[in-house]
Amino acid sequence: MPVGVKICGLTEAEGFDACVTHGADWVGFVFFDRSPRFVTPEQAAVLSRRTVGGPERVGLFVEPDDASIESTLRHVPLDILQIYATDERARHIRQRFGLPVWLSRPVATRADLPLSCPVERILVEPRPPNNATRPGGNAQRLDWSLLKNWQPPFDWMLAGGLNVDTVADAIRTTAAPAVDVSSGVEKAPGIKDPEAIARFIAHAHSATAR
Ligand SMILES: O=C(O)c1ccccc1N[C@@H]1O[C@H](COP(=O)(O)O)[C@@H](O)[C@H]1O
Repeated sequence: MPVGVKICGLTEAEGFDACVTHGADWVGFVFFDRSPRFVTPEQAAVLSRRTVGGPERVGLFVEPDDASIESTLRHVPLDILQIYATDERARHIRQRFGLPVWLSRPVATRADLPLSCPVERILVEPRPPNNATRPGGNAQRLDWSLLKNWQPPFDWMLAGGLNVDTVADAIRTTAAPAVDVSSGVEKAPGIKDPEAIARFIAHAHSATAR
């Protein structure tokens, strides 16, 4: 089965269309206003309507309250909610909105690797730097060797500092079933590079996990 690919932080039509054309499995909209990739629900809806079907739409929320998710969903239909929150909040959100939830887990040491998944999928990401203004999307790479021989009995995805040149190696080293990228396929903060999106997806699909 080919590795799943999520392109996160779409803000404009060219990037969104490249994800559709080149077969991304998921596109992410960042509803966190301290990100250079922030979009309003209305902007996400306009992008999403550029195609029927295509990649599943993932909404990214950082410690959201129920009201903000609810008002976002009124504007843009989302297939998946990607959440930065506690396990308890993630379970609640899944129950409350009836959508699959992906939960971010910051990892700095092997002891940080989760043993179980309270929702549909865990996103394994590097722990953000102390001075970071956001919990992800920092182009910061995880030490992939921490994930060697880690074979969790739940769905997961590798994120953090991936790019066209590193994604195949990352998949071979970690056996990640899916990968997520934002900064690594941008030509400027918040603006995607369609050519990099095409190459990232091709390189991910060509990689054979260990
Ligand atoms: O992309 C953002 O700006 C962002 C903001 C807040 C939380 C998470 C964010 N991005 C997520 O982090 C991964 C990795 O990003 P990168 O490739 O290292 O830039 C990204 O795919 C998003 O899921």
